[in-house]
Amino acid sequence: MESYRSKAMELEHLLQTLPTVDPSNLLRWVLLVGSTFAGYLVVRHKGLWMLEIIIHTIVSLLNPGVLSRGKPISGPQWTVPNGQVIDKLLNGMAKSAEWKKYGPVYRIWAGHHPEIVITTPEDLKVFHSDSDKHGKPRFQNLGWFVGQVLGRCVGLLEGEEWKHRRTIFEPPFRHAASIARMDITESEAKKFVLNLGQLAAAEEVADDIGVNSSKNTPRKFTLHAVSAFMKFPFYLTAGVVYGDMSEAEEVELWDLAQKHMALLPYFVIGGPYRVAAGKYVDRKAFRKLDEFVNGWRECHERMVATRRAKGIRVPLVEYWEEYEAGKITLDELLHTMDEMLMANLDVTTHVLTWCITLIADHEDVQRELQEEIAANKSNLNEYLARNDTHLHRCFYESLRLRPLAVFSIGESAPSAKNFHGILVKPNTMVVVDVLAINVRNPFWGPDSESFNPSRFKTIKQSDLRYNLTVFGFGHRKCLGQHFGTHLIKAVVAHLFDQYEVLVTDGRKADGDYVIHKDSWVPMADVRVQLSKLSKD
Ligand code: HEM
Repeated sequence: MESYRSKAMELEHLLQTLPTVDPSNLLRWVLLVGSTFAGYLVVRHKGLWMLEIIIHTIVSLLNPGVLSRGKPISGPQWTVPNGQVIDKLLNGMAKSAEWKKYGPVYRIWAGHHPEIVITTPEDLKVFHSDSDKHGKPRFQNLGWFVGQVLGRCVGLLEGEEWKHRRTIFEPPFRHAASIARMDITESEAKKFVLNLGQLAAAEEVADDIGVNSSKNTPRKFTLHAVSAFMKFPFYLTAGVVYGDMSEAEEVELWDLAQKHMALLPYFVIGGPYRVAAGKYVDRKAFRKLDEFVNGWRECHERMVATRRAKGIRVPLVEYWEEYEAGKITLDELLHTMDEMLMANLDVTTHVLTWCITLIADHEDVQRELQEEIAANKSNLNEYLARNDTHLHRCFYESLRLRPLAVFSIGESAPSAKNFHGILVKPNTMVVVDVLAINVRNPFWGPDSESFNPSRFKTIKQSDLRYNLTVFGFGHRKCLGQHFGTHLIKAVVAHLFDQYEVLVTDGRKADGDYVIHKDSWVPMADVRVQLSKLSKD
């Protein structure tokens, strides 16, 4: 692994850094070539850690991300293979705690790109004073491989292009559209929860201790939360854009989801995966990429054709017409579908399973929720749409404590930003430490780490603006926020209406939860026990 890592690093350095240097700047060239050669000699004789120091020095000289007339910035040293990308994306919780020693504003690296981390509501406000003009760095500073799958998705576009594409993709997810779909969302959630017993049977009902005499459904069973709840948000979201799907389409979509998951490691490793020429280094990985990209395109071509043949107009067909009319590109269409479904698969599973886990682990919260649901059974759709309920507060509290990304998706401002005296250069990527805002922030008081949904009862919405981040900031809010909220609350409501839920497995010695290993978001790797509530 070490030799692979250094190989990846060297390649990244040579292939990626060189072409971006301005050839007119002789000093930079001399520095780069000299340091690269010195790096080669040192790595042969002194090992990796010296090489990291050298790379750190080079990238800091090439682009420190801050202006020299402001205060100096600190931060972790550049590390092999890709700066802090792996730590930031896959180990965010631990790194957020570790890196706070660098102060309220610090710098990390994504390949050779500097990224500035801000941690306070004050700096968040400064950064978002011109959020309508913010840009998104190309491919989120992750490189070419990611770009082939998501590079042109609406979430990574900027300026007028972003505004235009957003108006095309947004209609089925607007608030009114999501409310209009509430009947479907609610009834599908109900059906899904009623089938959980069958799912458990398929997953080996290890501790089934009773059988419902009328339907032969286990009254008590355990489930692996991530595996059990993953498909529901996936297929429900797919239904919004594709309409009714055949069984074969569902199978194909799930198969593509597995292929997409297998690409994840290459999104973050860097090195050869940052450039198209990387295919000469790892042909197998690039073949996997081609297989997914082609499969994804063909699957959409087929779905459009079958719907058109039946005369069915679903959002996919409308998006396709925009593509045929030349208003969007095929990549923009397919990458945005990927963002909504594939990249989002882990996101919605994360949100749903944390909400269930945290409610299950707080008996009083669970009891209050069950009482509230029982009192609203006759007007469930209206109840799910409200945001002044205990259910909604549970949802928000779980998003507060367990954000899907500890370090937010980065943005850049067109002007220099002054964060605590540190002057960040225009167009430099800024990311927010979401845990610093949502949890460590003094705004949340001494019990900020506890799961206490009732805290939202007394907080004014306007006070949350820079003290809580759940669906993004400023102008770049989540496109699926209304629908996502409704679908999560619908499953949670039906689950706790039917079952007493208990977390039985997935805790570490320190009481915290085990985190799922195969995902790019920190999902709880827990098992939950569901015991049917007896209803008279
Ligand atoms: C309930 C769970 C969800 C949460 C917590 C969530 C959260 C987020 C966050 C934090 C962002 C980043 C905003 C930024 O750029 O700063 C985002 C963007 C986005 N989300 Fe979601 N999301 C959820 C569900 C969904 C669903 C169900 C969809 C399906 C349509 C979706 C589609 C998108 C898209 C397309 C973007 C990019 C928006 C843009 O930049 O215009 N999300 N989401």
